[in-house]
This record gives sequence, C-alpha cells and structure tokens, in this order.
Amino acid sequence: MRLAILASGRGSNLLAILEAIARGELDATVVGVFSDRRAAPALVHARNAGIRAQSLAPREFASRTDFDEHLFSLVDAVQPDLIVCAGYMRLISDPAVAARTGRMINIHPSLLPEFKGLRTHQQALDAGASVHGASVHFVTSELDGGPVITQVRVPVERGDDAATLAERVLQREHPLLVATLRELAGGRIAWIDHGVHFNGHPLAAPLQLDAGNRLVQEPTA
Ligand SMILES: Nc1nc2c(c(=O)[nH]1)N[C@@H](CN(C=O)c1ccc(C(=O)N[C@@H](CCC(=O)O)C(=O)O)cc1)CN2
Ligand SMILES: NCC(=O)N[C@@H]1O[C@H](COP(=O)([O-])[O-])[C@@H](O)[C@H]1O
Repeated sequence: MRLAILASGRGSNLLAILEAIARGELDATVVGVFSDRRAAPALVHARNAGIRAQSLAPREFASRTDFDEHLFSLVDAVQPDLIVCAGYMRLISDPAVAARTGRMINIHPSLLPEFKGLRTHQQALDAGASVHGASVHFVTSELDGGPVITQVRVPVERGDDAATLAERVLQREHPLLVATLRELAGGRIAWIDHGVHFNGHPLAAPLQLDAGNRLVQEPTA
C-alpha cells in the first residue's frame, strides 16, 4: 500500500509507521510526506529516510481551497493508495475531501465523537473524563466527524495535566495507527457504500486496540 502522510509537527506517528515497515510489520511504502509548515520535524524524518518531503505555506495562497488544490496536487503526484493525516493541523476544504473520500484517514487524540477539534486532552480534563484515548477515522467534510475505524482507550490518572495525558495517549496512538494501517493494507478494513466495512460486513462499532496491540471487536448491544 502506497502511503502519503500529511503532518504539521514532530512526526512521531510517521516514525512509528516507518519503524513498523522496517521491522516487516506493515506491508506499505511511504511515498511522500507533505506539510503546511516548512519547519515541521516530520519533513526532516522523511528526508532522512530518503522520502519525498514537500511543504507549502498557507499564507502564500488566496484561500484555503487554493492552498489545498496546490498541496493535494503534490500529494496526487506520488499516486498514494491512502492519505494519512498524522498530526496535520489544518481543516481540509470540501473539494479536496470530496475528491478523496474513502482514501484519507486521520488519527485524532480523543475517543470520538467526544472532544473533536483541538486541545482535546484539556477538553477531557475539563470534562472530568476518567478515560481518554485516540481514534482513527475516515476524513469527511465534517471536522473529526467521519466514520471511526479504530480506537484505543487510555486512563486519565490523578494529577494529570494536558501534557502528561497527551504523552500517555501518544504512546498508544502509534500501535493504533500501525494496526489500523495493517488492516487497511490487507483489505480487511475498507470504505464501502460510504462506510467502514470489516471482513466484508459493515462495522457496527470501532475496533478496539487491546493491551497486546491486537484489534478486537467488542460485542455491541
Ligand atoms: N475536512 C477535514 N479536515 C481535517 C479533518 C477532518 O476530519 N475533516 N481532521 C483534521 C485533524 N484535526 C484533528 O484531528 C484537526 C486539524 C485542524 C484543526 C483546526 O482547527 N485547524 C485550524 C488551524 C489550527 C492551527 O493552525 O493551530 C484551521 O485549519 O484553521 C482542528 C482539528 C485534519 N483536517
Ligand atoms: N487534530 C489533529 C491532532 O491533534 N493530531 C494529533 O497531533 C499529534 C501528532 O503527533 P506527531 O506529529 O508526533 O505524530 C498526535 O497526538 C495526533 O493525534
């Protein structure tokens, strides 16, 4: 599976993907890394791995749609099978999403539909949540509203602040994203009829990552 990664920041999820590929645990190839921030460390990780790494500055474009048109022309040029938003911090415009629905996923640091948007860890703390986590979902026009594929639960611990909680969640995001990509690469998870299918059947609830980093289906009521 040819993967194009969109990232705005440090790129730890990108590194997790590259390390899984290097260990032979993920049958995929990262064919390009793209960013809205020229200084994104994720671009450095890509270049160090010999992978095409390109960025565009949103301020140089007249509109969000114009920026997306140019950025996704760079993405399309590497002919990805799947586009992975891994810490990509821009809302993607409707035309760009519509042209790629079912071929673009995002990893989001909350148990969607809880806590969409930004500052999710502080949102969880402010809400008094005892359990937080991360979700991988298909990208749709609705920000963080697309069908959820997989999730991992992470406990909120006494004395947590946003930073300590974010770090605990991030450590579970990496195996979640890799496990999800493994199922997508293997064709066991697919976008069919505008929804998530698993093993040929509509997925009634997100698959959950267990302590052994296996994706399991929990019984639905
Ligand atoms: N159309 C969609 N675009 C994106 C989605 C999506 O589901 N649909 N997921 C996001 C990722 N994301 C959270 O997981 C997210 C990204 C960006 C923002 C946001 O408010 N960005 C602001 C700028 C914020 C900044 O620069 O610090 C903006 O774009 O104006 C919220 C959530 C990827 N895109
Ligand atoms: N709204 C998107 C969002 O907040 N994504 C989050 O950004 C971090 C990226 O880390 P990374 O750059 O080290 O992979 C991750 O925690 C990811 O869930």
